[in-house]
Formats: sequence, structure tokens, C-alpha cells
Amino acid sequence: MSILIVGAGATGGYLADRLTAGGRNVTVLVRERTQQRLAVHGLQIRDRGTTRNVPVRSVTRDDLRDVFDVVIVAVRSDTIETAIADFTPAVGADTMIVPVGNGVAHVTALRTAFGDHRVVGAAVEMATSVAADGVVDVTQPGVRFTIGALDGSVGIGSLVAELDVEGIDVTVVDDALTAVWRKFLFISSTAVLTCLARGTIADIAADDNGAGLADQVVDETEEVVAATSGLPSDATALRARLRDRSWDWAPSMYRDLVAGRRAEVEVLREMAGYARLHSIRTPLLDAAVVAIAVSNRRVSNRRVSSRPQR
Ligand SMILES: NC(=O)C1=CN([C@@H]2O[C@H](COP(=O)(O)OP(=O)(O)OC[C@H]3O[C@@H](n4cnc5c(N)ncnc54)[C@H](OP(=O)(O)O)[C@@H]3O)[C@@H](O)[C@H]2O)C=CC1
Ligand SMILES: CC(C)(CO)C(=O)C(=O)O
Repeated sequence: MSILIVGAGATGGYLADRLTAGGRNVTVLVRERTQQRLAVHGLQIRDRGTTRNVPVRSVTRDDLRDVFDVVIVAVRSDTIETAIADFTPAVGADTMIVPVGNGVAHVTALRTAFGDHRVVGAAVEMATSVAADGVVDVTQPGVRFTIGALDGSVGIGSLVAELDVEGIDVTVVDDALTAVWRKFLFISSTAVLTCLARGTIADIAADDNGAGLADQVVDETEEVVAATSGLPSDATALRARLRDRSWDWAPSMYRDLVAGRRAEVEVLREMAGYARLHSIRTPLLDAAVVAIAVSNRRVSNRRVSSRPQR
């Protein structure tokens, strides 16, 4: 099967690495600047202290002609519409589209553009970031896909076989949208908590007020998710995990924030938008959105001021 990965950043780059290592037929859709970097270095993956350079086939939107069997969409939510326009030529009658992103809005955008028979519901877990030197840093090796057809006509079996390589674990579920909402609850709660308190789950759990803060954050996100998705509340396991003093972990938004990179605040803005829709008060979520947006503006201003003057 032919696989197109849209975006070769933290998630797309690592997935391309794992699938290429597993002998799959992988192409990445990238912009020109990234294509030039890939031509010189290949994908650069730093994993457990060593960096590997992985040659990978790449295309830009201008030379995308072929239809692919699988399209994995690995872009941030604020770029989903441009990405859809760019990869549309790669989508044929039987193409399976697999979204990697966080939130639910991007899944809706893909379903609207391509139909439920082409889009696979997917909750994807991994821990990778793009460092300042452009290398994909693997914080924790391995990828976990929880996938399911949104419409019975998608042939999930062949996709599962294709994703079955070392380092990728796949679970098929009947109701993939539930998994997507559960992951949205998880990422929102952990991002709000770690970005506000500026520490990992272990750091926060070790503080006398940490568990109380974690509970308040989960109260907010759980209420919004229940009101928006219609799913029953189910955050008991999450509350327990957020009390784990040995879990020295934080989500990608926190890793980006503390490293001075742009963090994907749009995922939290999406959650805050649902809160407003249902008139739910979410002071902690709102505070995290402001804190991350302020940091993002600093990152953009720094970029502008470091550009050479004409
Ligand atoms: N990082 C992680 O550990 C995890 C992240 N996620 C989610 O996955 C999604 C992607 O995140 P992540 O990979 O970290 O983000 P990154 O910013 O690291 O990577 C996104 C990449 O997409 C590229 N891109 C965007 N639009 C296009 C386009 N039209 N054509 C080609 N390339 C494009 C960007 O290229 P350019 O630089 O040229 O703009 C960038 O390299 C997010 O929603 C995130 O929340 C999910 C699980 C774990
Ligand atoms: C769900 C989680 C936390 C890990 O895959 C994630 O998506 C992220 O860190 O962005």
C-alpha cells in the first residue's frame, strides 16, 4: 500500500521513521524548505541518545500527482484547512484518511471534505517534539493508535496490517469517536494543568495543593466534554493518574511552552469554545489559554525581530 504522511514534524516525522523502518512504502508531503532539509539530512530522529538519519521520499503540493491508499494527516489544528487543500489530489475513491491531531474539529473538517467512508477515527498517542536544530526528539519511544471506521465501508483490516510495524501498536475499537473525545479530555486536562503549574505531573502531584488543582482542572474539562459529546463522564482513571508522584511526564503543549516554541493553543481554544456554547465556566482552562497565547506571541515577536533587516 502507498502511504502519504502530510507534515514531517514531530508526529509525521516519527511515524515516517517507524513505517519506513518497517518496510512500508512511505512518502511525506512537505513544504519546500523542509524538502530541501530532507534532501540533505533525511529525517533526523533523536531516540534514546542516538540520532539516526532516515532517507525518505518527499513531495510538495506542486508535484503531488499520485493517489495514495492511506493518507496520515500529521499537522496542527490551525493548518488543517490548508493541508486539506494541499493533499486533496492524493485522495482517490478508496483512500483511507487517518488524522493524528488533537481535538475534534480537524476530524469534522476531514469528514466534511472527504466523507465518513474515507476518514478513519483515530486517537494517536506518542511523545515527540521538533527541537531547535530541526531534529525530531523522541521523549518516549513508541506510538499507540486506537482506530475504528466511522462508516462500516472503510476497510480497517488492511490499514491495521499496514500499521503493524515495530514501535507501532494498533487497537481497533467499535466507537473511535469516543476514543477521540477521551483523548481530547486527556490532552486538555494535562495541558491546562502542566502549562499553568509549569511542571510535570510528578512535580504537581508532589505539591500539597497539586491533587486539588488537578481535580479542579478535570472538573472543568469533564463537564465540557460530557455536554458536547453526549458521552457519560469517565475521568476516574485520569484523576488517579494525575496523583501519580512518579509520573514525570507532560504533554507536547507543555514541552513546546517550556522550550520556547509555539504551543498548539488552538486545541484548548476549541475546548473553551465548547464551554462557551454550553455556558460552562472554565476559569482554569481560560487562564491556560491566555498563558499559552502570551508565550506564543513572544515566540512570534522573537522570530520577527531576529529576521535580517533589509
Ligand atoms: N508531538 C506529540 O507528541 C503529539 C502531537 N499530537 C498532535 O499531532 C498534531 C501534529 O503535531 P506535531 O507533529 O507535534 O506538530 P509539528 O508542528 O511538529 O508538525 C507539524 C508539521 O506539519 C507541517 N505542515 C503543516 N501544514 C502543512 C502542509 N499544508 N503541507 C505540508 N506540511 C505541512 C509543518 O510544516 P512547516 O514547519 O513547514 O509549517 C510541520 O512540520 C497536533 O494536533 C498535535 O496536538 C498527537 C500526539 C502526540
Ligand atoms: C495524548 C498526548 C498527550 C500523547 O500522545 C498528546 O497528544 C500530546 O502530548 O500532544
